[in-house]
Amino acid sequence: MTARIIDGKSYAENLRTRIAGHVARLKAEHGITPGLAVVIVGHDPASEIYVSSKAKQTAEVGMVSFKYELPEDTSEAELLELVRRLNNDDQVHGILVQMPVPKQIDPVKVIEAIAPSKDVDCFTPANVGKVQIGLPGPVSCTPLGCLMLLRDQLGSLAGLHAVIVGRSNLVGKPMMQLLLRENCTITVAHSKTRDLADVVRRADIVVAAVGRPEMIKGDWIKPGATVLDVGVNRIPAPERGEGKTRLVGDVAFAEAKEIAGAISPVPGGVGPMTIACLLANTITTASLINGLVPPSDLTA
Ligand SMILES: NC(=O)C1=CN([C@@H]2O[C@H](COP(=O)(O)OP(=O)(O)OC[C@H]3O[C@@H](n4cnc5c(N)ncnc54)[C@H](OP(=O)(O)O)[C@@H]3O)[C@@H](O)[C@H]2O)C=CC1
Ligand SMILES: Nc1nc(=O)c2c([nH]1)NC[C@@H]1CN(c3ccc(C(=O)N[C@@H](CCC(=O)O)C(=O)O)cc3)C=[N+]21
Repeated sequence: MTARIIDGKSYAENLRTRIAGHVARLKAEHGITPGLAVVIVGHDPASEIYVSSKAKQTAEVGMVSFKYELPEDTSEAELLELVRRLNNDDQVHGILVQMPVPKQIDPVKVIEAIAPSKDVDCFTPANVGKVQIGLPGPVSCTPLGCLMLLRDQLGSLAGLHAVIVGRSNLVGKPMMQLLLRENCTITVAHSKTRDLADVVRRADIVVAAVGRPEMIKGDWIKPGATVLDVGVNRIPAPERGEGKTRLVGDVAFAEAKEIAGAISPVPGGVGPMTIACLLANTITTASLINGLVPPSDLTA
């Protein structure tokens, strides 16, 4: 039997409708218009697509979008100065600095400069700590989106064995925290993991966040497992014409969908959820900055 396809694109559309409702309420009842500032340094073409769809979706839900495109040779001091200005701007409730930044800039300094109250990526130590002990605040966007999709597919996750492949601060580690909170049993695999195929075969839930095209094969998947593919890899697609490319995930989708119970595609799976969760986090920070309780349907 072939797997159910997890339609992150339509789940994200639905989530944005709910977000628009919360924006309207914040405006009408409290006079607050949530504002999101996105900063991109340099000209990574993939990041540029991602940044413009964020700006468009931010406006569509009724929030204000501030976009800063800085040249590739921007100094660390200039970027830190912009972040400080955004920290002090009352119209801005969320700040996202697109990673990676060019090599003359230390990403740790950038993260440390962002006011935790406006840290919609959940990169700062204060917010990472809050997630760990279950306090309200922004939650890493991609793991939050994955959690929403998993709850929608499976209901309770209690007792399920989740294997997370990848241990980045952006995806793998916060995913581990959220799934632990859901009472999953967790295995986190990485580049030093031995017998990765056998580890993945034990998973009721697989979250693939590696960045290697179609590395996770169909026969690594336990029959009926739920598979979330976070990887976004651009590979050559000569069948589409010379110089053309296409996007694939970290999971060999065609094989895995014959074995999994449910699987998210790339594109149209986890990616759209990441952007919707960024907007959800902006509602959360705008609420907390103004002393309001954030909506419970937008967080972990
Ligand atoms: N859809 C979305 O919304 C998003 C997609 N992404 C995509 O997800 C992917 C992962 O992103 P990110 O977490 O930032 O990536 P990183 O490069 O920061 O981390 C990759 C992780 O994969 C592990 N890894 C690398 N090679 C192997 C291997 N052969 N076997 C097992 N583990 C391995 C690394 O292990 P080690 O720690 O040992 O080096 C590391 O922990 C990328 O394709 C990225 O583009 C990222 C964010 C959002
Ligand atoms: N500070 C910071 N925060 C991030 O969250 C962050 C970042 N930097 N740097 C880069 C990664 C990557 N990332 C993606 C988000 C959405 C899609 C997405 O929407 N993808 C579409 C396809 C888009 C396309 O066609 O190119 C999809 O999967 O359907 C992809 C990748 C967020 N990241």
